[in-house]
Amino acid sequence: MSVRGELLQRFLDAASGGDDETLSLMLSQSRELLDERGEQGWTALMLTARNGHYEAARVLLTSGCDTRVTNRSGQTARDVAVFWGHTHIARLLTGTDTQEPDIHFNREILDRMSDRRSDGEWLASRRASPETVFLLFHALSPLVRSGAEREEQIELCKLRSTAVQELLTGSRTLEVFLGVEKQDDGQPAWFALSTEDDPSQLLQDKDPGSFFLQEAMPGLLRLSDDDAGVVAQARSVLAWHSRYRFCPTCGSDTKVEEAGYKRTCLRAGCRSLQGVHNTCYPRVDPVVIMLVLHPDGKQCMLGRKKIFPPGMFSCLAGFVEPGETLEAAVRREVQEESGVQVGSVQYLSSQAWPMPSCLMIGCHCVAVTTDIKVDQNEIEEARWFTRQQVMDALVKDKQAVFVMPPRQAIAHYLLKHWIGCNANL
Ligand SMILES: NC(=O)C1=CN([C@@H]2O[C@H](COP(=O)(O)OP(=O)(O)OC[C@H]3O[C@@H](n4cnc5c(N)ncnc54)[C@H](OP(=O)(O)O)[C@@H]3O)[C@@H](O)[C@H]2O)C=CC1
Ligand SMILES: [Mg+2]
Ligand SMILES: [Mg+2]
Ligand SMILES: [Mg+2]
Ligand SMILES: [Zn+2]
Repeated sequence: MSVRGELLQRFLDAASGGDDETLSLMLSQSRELLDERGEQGWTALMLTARNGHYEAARVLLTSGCDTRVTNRSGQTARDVAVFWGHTHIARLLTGTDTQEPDIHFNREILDRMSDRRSDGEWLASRRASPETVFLLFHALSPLVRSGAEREEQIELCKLRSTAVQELLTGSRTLEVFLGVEKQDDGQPAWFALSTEDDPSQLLQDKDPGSFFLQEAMPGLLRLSDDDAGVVAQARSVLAWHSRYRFCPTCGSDTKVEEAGYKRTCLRAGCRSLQGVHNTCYPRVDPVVIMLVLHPDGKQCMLGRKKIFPPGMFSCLAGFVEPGETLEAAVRREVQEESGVQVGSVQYLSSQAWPMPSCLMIGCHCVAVTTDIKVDQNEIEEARWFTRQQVMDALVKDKQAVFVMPPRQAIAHYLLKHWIGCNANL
């Protein structure tokens, strides 16, 4: 085999084996390998699609390979992926697989392992393990300390079982099993403990530098993305417990089950014990949040609430009402808050928002009317802004006419997505 032939074979073998590092390295030296066919008429992309190597397929795609090339049977790489059942690669190759944005509160470092929630023996062994992490909450505030890396950052205090012994056995503590670490081979388990005891006493014992975070907003925005993801889960579940102590159907006492994921009514015969009983499980409130685009495509509408920091404008948002689709909720909330009529609605991405337990459903939508008449109860002011004005606000230019919502809010992402900016600003 010629040197060139050997090189191509190595490249195709790397694709077959999903060796994305070798692919990148070889492409940096000989880019022409990208769309070359081997003896069987297959390109590297087809081989990654055949064997289900997602990352390797991404490397080839981002290097600019041609997805239209066909093999001798007339199949594209996408056809190969569909045939072998690798639908995630087929989606990637159709271009519909946009990466989910890494928005604050969304990162999941834990595998929730819901199948273990009713396994008492397993939970007891995790509780006793010296590797296990316990997060402490009081009145829905996590125990934190100042961040090691940056001054404005705070981090969760990750306590060990020895530090929380009395709390674990105390009757005034509520425990929620959060999951096990995905990244660690030992897979340490994490629990959230909510205590009603006076925190001042507790703090002295546990960690002298620690404190319970005072305000959820903007306090929780100062957590790292890893910590914020865990808090989104823990705080939402604890908030549900704090509001649903009694059975919502009959008012009787309830008992906590499934490691903090269920409250069951203690009154025999209660309706909540039969059929679909969604009063027993933690609640999530869907909220639509939308960037309203002007019919000319060159402007977007943003509004400001009185409570916003000076100069800040953000996307309109509102709770989804019962019996309503997301699209209808977007149209209704925009109409209520700004008087503008909306046509098409496109879902983009979502964000967990644990104040107390919202799911922000982020959309872009297109207005069919442009006159603004704000609902003064909700919104102080709403205006159309040009792309350039959004860009200026994003880079905090001194000409900026408004202040962007913070990086941690999905509103920020919806704006960035509109101006086609992917940089981490
Ligand atoms: N992550 C992000 O980027 C953003 C997040 N948000 C979050 O989205 C949530 C909703 O946005 P918002 O504009 O306030 O919503 P709405 O526009 O629906 O207005 C909320 C008001 O409507 C009433 N209301 C109606 N239905 C409900 C319900 N199911 N639950 C609670 N209140 C209801 C309440 O009035 P009353 O108080 O008189 O009872 C409340 O003050 C907020 O909690 C906010 O924190 C908002 C914007 C940006
Ligand atoms: Mg509203
Ligand atoms: Mg609103
Ligand atoms: Mg509303
Ligand atoms: Zn009941």
